Amino acid sequence: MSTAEEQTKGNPRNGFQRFFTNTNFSTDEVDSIAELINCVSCSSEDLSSSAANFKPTTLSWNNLNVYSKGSSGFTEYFRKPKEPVHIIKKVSGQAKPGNLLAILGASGAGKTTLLNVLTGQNLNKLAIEGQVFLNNEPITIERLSSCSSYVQQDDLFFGVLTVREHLQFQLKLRTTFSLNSGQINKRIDQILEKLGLMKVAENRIKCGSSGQRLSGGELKRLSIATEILTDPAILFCDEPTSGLDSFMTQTVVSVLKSLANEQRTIVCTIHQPSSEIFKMFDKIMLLAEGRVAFLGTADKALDFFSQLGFKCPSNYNPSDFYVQQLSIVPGNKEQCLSKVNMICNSYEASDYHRDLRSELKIVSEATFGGPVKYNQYSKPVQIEIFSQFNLLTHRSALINFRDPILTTSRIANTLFCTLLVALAYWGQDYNQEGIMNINGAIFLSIMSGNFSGIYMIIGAFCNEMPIFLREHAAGRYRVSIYFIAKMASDLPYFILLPSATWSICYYAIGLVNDFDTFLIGNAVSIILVNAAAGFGYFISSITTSLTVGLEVASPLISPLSLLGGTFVNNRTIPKWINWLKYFSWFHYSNEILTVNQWRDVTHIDCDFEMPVPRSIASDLPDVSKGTIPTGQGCLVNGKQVIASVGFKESDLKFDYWMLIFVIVIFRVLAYVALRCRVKLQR
Ligand SMILES: Nc1ncnc2c1ncn2[C@@H]1O[C@H](COP(=O)(O)OP(=O)(O)OP(=O)(O)O)[C@@H](O)[C@H]1O
Repeated sequence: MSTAEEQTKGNPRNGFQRFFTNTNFSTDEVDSIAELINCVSCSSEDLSSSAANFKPTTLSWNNLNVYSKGSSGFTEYFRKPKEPVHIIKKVSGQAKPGNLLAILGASGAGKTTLLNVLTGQNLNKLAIEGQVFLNNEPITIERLSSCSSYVQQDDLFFGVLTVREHLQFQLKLRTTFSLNSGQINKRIDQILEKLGLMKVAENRIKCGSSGQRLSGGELKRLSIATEILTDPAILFCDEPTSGLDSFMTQTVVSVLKSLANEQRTIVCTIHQPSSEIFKMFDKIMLLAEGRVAFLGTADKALDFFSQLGFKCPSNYNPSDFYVQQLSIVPGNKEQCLSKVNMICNSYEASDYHRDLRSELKIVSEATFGGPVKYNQYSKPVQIEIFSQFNLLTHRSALINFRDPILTTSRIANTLFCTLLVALAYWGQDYNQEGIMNINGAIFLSIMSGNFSGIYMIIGAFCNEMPIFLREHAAGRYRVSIYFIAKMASDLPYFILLPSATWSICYYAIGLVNDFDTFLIGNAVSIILVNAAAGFGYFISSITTSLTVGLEVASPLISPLSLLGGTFVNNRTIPKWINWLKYFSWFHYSNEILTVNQWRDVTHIDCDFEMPVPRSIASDLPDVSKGTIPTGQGCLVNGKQVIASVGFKESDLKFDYWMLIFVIVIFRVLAYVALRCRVKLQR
């Protein structure tokens, strides 16, 4: 009986196996079913009990070859075709339950690429050959995600959540059965206790305003806590100690070691571990130029290198020694490459490799084998979509509410702009000066609503994009549900804020005193800000960072606002740019609000002499001494005002439809862009 089988014997999951072996299922099918239901269907009692509830799992990989894909498709017409790079070369290995396996090597040796292949992440630019097995079963994304978790290098969190809230969200998102709050908190307490995070459980992860935040080591332990919430049998960690001091590094590796001692399989890549840390690894895998230079225990590595004539001095850090031996030193490339090849060839001819190959042979002969197939399998098991929606909306709403940039500044910005408009245009009279002022006030309120809508979305959405991409890559939820939840949690702001703005401005400026006019203006303000928000979603979805988002948005908004009907009179827009106004939601909302304001105004005072430019004065019959006399040449009713700015009442229906269209189209485009992004990243 293999070690893994022995360890499995005492495991509660064996109940499933006994059940299935009493039916007509084959042993392999039973194993595979047990694996699939490994963490997905373990009962709520299992998960909240302190005992580990996973089936110990051996991860094996055989003859892996990984190539970068050469340039293809559209780009190849413009660029010189790139030759595929052979990144990982015939790499085989095994990680067993109870072992902490560290993958070491110089920069560029292929550590991250190997980890990506084993975790099924970021594979879109790679072509993979070879086999990967989980307990003698060829790997699939479903099987892998049901029994493993991946602690990535960057610790990405929503800083305004507390440690407990973050873990509660992640646990609910990852368990398909329902847990009551007592069970959730019990499970979280166990994990916090295990990782020494109990004292920061109620702290916010990072709170900008108070300066409170978790330390680097606590953040890394929180990342590990997040990934072991559902008791995975395999834990992958990419550079778990990068950026940490030696004490923090020791703490984090001790945590990994204790997880391995619970019969988990731990695989990590690591840079320059100290001698103390190095001793904690059960096995090391040395990579050089995409090949395996050694796989086995640290003691055996010393023997192996000594036999080749590379003896590690006793006062030397062994990991530094190996990395040095396997590095390609600039200026001495040929010699270093031949040394690396000699070491890798010697390893391939050694008993260490022969033993590994015979174990892998048993694995591959026991199964139907085949190349690594990540993409053709369905997605990992997820919780049902309504629960996804509830959780994501709740988290987003909490973040919106707590984040001072999202709430305080949203409200303060809106209030400031509103007060500015209200005070600057206070109590307008219906005379010739008032026409210009009222039209200006309407357009200014449109502009401020737009900018706050667009920049608030870009600011928030771009910042949370990396978290979304990571959570989606791990198969936690659907893009559509995430996006709908995001919009739903933003919606209250995009109803209340424009509504408040319009109400204040309406009464302060003294717009037409009619309830219908007020309501229509209010509705249009809300629609307008939502159209602008749609544009913000779209820009955030196509750009890679907040800075790029802001850089892209500004030049696109300028021409659209220019054609809104206030900066350039609608009747005098040059033909070559006139078509652009059909994309301008500024134009549609300005036309509706202007018509809404003026159409029922029957009298506008005209009590001054209107100056006329000298160039046209001689052509006008009523001009005397350069002016049109009082009461003539004025706009005397609302319909004339509407006509003077080039708007038409008959266009209103079209304007409403176009505003709705803008709201929908930018959201659809944003959704498509998000889907493309997650596809590209896969
Ligand atoms: N998609 C790709 N296309 C071309 N070359 C690639 C691609 N991905 C990785 N490489 C190359 O493969 C080699 C291994 O990269 P990898 O990131 O796996 O190394 P690493 O050992 O993790 O390095 P580091 O420790 O510096 O992170 C590098 O030379 C890298 O430039």
